Amino acid sequence: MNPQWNGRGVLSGRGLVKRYGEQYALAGVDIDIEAGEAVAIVGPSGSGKSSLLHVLAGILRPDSGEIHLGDERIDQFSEKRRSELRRREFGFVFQQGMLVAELTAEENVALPMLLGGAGRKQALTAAREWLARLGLGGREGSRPGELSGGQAQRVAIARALTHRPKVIFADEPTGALDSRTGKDTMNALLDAATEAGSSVLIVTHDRELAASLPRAVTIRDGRITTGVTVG
Ligand SMILES: Nc1ncnc2c1ncn2[C@@H]1O[C@H](COP(=O)(O)OP(=O)(O)OP(=O)(O)O)[C@@H](O)[C@H]1O
Repeated sequence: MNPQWNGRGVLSGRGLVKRYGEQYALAGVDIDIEAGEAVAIVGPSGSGKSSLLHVLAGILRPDSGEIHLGDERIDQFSEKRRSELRRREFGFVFQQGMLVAELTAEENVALPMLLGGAGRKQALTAAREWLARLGLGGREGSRPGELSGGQAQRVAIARALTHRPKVIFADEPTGALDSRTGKDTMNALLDAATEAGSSVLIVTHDRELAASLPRAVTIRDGRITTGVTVG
């Protein structure tokens, strides 16, 4: 085992391989995400960015390699345990907020806490606090269809953060927004993650956005080619 393994990162992957038939989506990736750190994953289309995010988040199981969350090796968890882990320890933000259209903003944000067993009052109070932090005080009762794209994405960010996850996984979180709204939304995500003490892993095509983060990792043909500190 790698001597640097223990305590290296809050989330660590070693030798990660993911294949689709003959196609290697990940061809042996090592990565460490430190506690509270924000990391961009960049690279051309089809290079393996989403596969890496999905494997690290326990959505996809790697064909080989290891994933550790703190002291726990999570890649060998059963489907049920991985699903619990995702709900308890991780938060997710996708390109489209994937909010529940029939629920209000605060109900959407409270949902993961309710599913995790929190009481309704506690969950709604936390939801309102996070919405206010994200500049959406007063919009608690709005349904997703009544919000702008940027506002809806802030609701999705609040939803990902309410339970103060160890790691937020964001797949092209600003991809559907214009560049100004995208920048504001990204800053809101980073500020809120800092507030929650969460690490953030952001998959993006946007090089400018990646360069604004403390660390950007480039992936090509399923391999990490650079992991330089850019700021
Ligand atoms: N479900 C799947 N079935 C077959 N091949 C897949 C599947 N998912 C991904 N791949 C292949 O694995 C490789 C990596 O895909 P991945 O989606 O991880 O790349 P990406 O960098 O996120 O791409 P993009 O930026 O276009 O979203 C690609 O060659 C892709 O065609």
